[in-house]
Amino acid sequence: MSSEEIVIDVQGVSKRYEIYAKPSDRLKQMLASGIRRILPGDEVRYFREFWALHGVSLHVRRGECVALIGRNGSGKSTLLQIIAGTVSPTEGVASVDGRVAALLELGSGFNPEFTGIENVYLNASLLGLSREDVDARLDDILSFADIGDFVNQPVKTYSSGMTVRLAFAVQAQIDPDVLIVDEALAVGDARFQAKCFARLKTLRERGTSILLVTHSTEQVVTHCDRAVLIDQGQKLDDGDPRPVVNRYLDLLYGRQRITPPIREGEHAGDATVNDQLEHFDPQFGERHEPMFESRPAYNPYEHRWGDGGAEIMDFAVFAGDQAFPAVFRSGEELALYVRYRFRSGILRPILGVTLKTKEGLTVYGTNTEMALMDQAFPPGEAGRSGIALCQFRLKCAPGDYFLSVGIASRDGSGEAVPHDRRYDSIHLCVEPDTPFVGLADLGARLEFL
Ligand SMILES: Nc1ncnc2c1ncn2[C@@H]1O[C@H](COP(=O)(O)OP(=O)(O)OP(=O)(O)O)[C@@H](O)[C@H]1O
Repeated sequence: MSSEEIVIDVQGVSKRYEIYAKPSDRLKQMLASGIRRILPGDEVRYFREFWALHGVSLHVRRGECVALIGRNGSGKSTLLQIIAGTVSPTEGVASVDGRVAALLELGSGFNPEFTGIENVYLNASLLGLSREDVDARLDDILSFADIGDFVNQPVKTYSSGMTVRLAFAVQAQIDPDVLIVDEALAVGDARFQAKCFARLKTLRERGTSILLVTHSTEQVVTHCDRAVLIDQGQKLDDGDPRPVVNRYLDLLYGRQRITPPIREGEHAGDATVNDQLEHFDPQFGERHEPMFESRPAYNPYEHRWGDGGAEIMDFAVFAGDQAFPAVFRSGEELALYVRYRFRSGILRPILGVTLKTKEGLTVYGTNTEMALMDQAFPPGEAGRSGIALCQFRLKCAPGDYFLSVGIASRDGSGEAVPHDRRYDSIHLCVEPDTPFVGLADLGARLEFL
């Protein structure tokens, strides 16, 4: 078999569902269709059509790991089900070469009344394995699932995590030619996920092709050779994971990313801070209109408030000389430029920046009052504008983060007065560099003395 051999071949697949407003409409439709077969006449419809997929084509080669990504309801599961053969397409064809193992829904193929071990035999026989084959692999399957004595209990007593452990163990230990996983790994804990990805790597090395649905952009860039973006039932993109993930994030956060071309003769890291801005937008400091909302990485779901005494007008984020990179590498230096303007006189303005996880946990926050800045934030005069530059290393774990930026001051009693706070207004995606566990890279050094 050549490594270029196509094992999943999807050609022009569409799927139409019939949506009935009420159950009685389904019955009426059946009767009307029956009558029409005997007495041909005009077609009467008691349903509305919904096309979950429109003309999707996709190829997966032997040993490839491909991620299917897309927003909720975009058609990913429908496509996986068609490839796995559990749903038939309305139009087009999907063919798979070899033995297919699929983790489509929690405990698929499991009988809740049977014990874990009984289900292993049942599941494996559905996948074409003989009893002897299963006997030979049972220890590996049980040790991979690692759910102890629960294997002798009925599956209906399992937690969702235990069910997926056992289901994955069966599917992954039978050496399938094609393995299809629909978000199942999201249910397992982090250690189990890591074990699953290690197993997926071994399977790929042996030639198994993997098609994976996940909402984790880190899993896509870390483990997949390719990503396919599905939106509203259509294939929008197919290729190298990073740009496809970037396009997916654009869809999620509603903005197009623009990466300015690098000037000839320049290399990342050569640029001075002013070159960065000059390069990105020569008028960054001179514009009078707010540009914040038009920038890539802007999060339209930001939370903004303040009395309007100052305004945060614009921002730009850089890694080296790359503006608004699709993803930052963990540990990479980030430069954040913020253009602001005072609308009224503010004696001692305070500029603050906070980095939070997508769950809202603060990773780091500082402001011009807390930090010993090289330069003080000059007093705000009405009409004056300026640019602040904040640089720091993103020594945090892979994942999605949000930056908040704000300008405040203190009133006579020391209370903070927010002038313009833009919480969670900038979205950053961080991908792994040196592996570690946890939220922050503390840069441990390990020595043997
Ligand atoms: N049996 C069905 N009958 C009618 N509509 C369906 C059926 N199954 C799926 N759909 C619809 O088809 C669309 C695509 O669903 P699908 O489950 O494939 O999306 P998805 O990308 O996997 O979403 P998610 O990320 O939320 O799991 C959705 O709008 C869904 O409501």
